[in-house]
Amino acid sequence: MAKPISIEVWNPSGKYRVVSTKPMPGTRWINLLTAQDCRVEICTEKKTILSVEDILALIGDKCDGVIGQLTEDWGEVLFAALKRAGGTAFSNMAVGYNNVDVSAANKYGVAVGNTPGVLTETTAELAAALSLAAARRIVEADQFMRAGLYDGWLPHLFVGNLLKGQTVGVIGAGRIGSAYARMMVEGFKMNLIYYDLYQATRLEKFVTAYGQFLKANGEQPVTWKRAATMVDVLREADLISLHPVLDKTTYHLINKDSLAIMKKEAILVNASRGPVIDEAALVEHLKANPMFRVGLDVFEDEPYMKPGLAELKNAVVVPHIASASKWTREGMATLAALNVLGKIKGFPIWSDPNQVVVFLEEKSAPPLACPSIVNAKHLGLTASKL
Ligand SMILES: NC(=O)C1=CN([C@@H]2O[C@H](COP(=O)(O)OP(=O)(O)OC[C@H]3O[C@@H](n4cnc5c(N)ncnc54)[C@H](O)[C@@H]3O)[C@@H](O)[C@H]2O)C=CC1
Ligand SMILES: O=C(O)C(=O)CO
Repeated sequence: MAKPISIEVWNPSGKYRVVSTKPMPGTRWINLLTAQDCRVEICTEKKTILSVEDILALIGDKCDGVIGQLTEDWGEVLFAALKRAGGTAFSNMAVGYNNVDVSAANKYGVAVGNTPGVLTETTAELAAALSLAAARRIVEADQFMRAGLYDGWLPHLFVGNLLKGQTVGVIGAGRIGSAYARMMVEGFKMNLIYYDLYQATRLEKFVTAYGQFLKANGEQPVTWKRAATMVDVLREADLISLHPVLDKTTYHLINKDSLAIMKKEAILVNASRGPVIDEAALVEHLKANPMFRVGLDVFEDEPYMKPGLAELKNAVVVPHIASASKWTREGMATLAALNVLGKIKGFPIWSDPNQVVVFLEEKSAPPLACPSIVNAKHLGLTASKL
């Protein structure tokens, strides 16, 4: 039996019991739930990652829906417990849901929500920040200054890579990958090569139009290429950023062999999921190739780093903060709450999970719909006509 867990309760007399496994930013998500007759229970336990046992204790005997986090293991045990407690709804407060066993949720008839769109630009901006930090050795130079080592300008001091005119490679050109590509092409006039299972038509049109604009203004036009294989991206790009989903096709996509194909002075950025890179192989590659640099937001065994990574000057590392802007985190909380609320109330599923901004307008009531349910089709949930 798990020990009692500390919780904060809102609207104790609410008819529907909704549990959030973590306090989430903002209060709009709480207000939206309590206004629709929900009793909201927020776990305030001082423990970063809740175990399955902790969450079982939170679900208890009666629970209509749960808002959970990407650090939690949502599988057979939890979905069975949620179903026993009368629950029909779960939402990750994240767009990625590789921590969720969707087949188990299907088996117990539980809807699985995620939070697309609201974090696209914020995450792409962090990938851009890591790209620049790695290219221009910002962290190394900052540490050098703070250590009092700067004793005057020198021609060789912290020389890095110029991005302009070089090639940016994007692996996984979905929402975030495409937003990142646009930032690097438009902001730094980089040429684009991308690899995805699907064609990124809008991205291609954007780069074509921007290239024409540059040409019309007497500047070197930017170009794009959709690579037939990931190997083409690895071979040609000077800077590569990873933005695919994590599944069995992308697990260790970057490994010893793929690293060996990349340019010796390339930059690799990962703000997708840690296991997309074989991190032990990356550490060896960074040691052997001091001019190869990485910017990492995610790690294979979070919260840990593989031995040796922390000591390497050619790695910039940050703790999974790519979606951490105030607007985005509050919006993620709102979308997750509305996914759970919508399923409890029997609302339809929003017609386009890429267009969710309408749910985030502070001044107006959100549509009566679930913003994004990944197993809606499987559960036979109806789509909104709104
Ligand atoms: N570091 C962080 O804080 C954040 C990380 N993420 C991660 O980023 C991922 C992508 O998010 P979105 O762009 O919103 O999703 P998305 O679904 O729009 O894009 C993912 C893209 O990956 C592509 N893809 C799938 N398998 C592939 C493969 N084998 N090779 C190449 N491409 C492949 C898909 O076709 C799709 O275009 C999320 O699943 C999540 O894991 C998302 C937000 C924040
Ligand atoms: O949304 C996600 O998938 C994250 O990793 C956190 O924003």
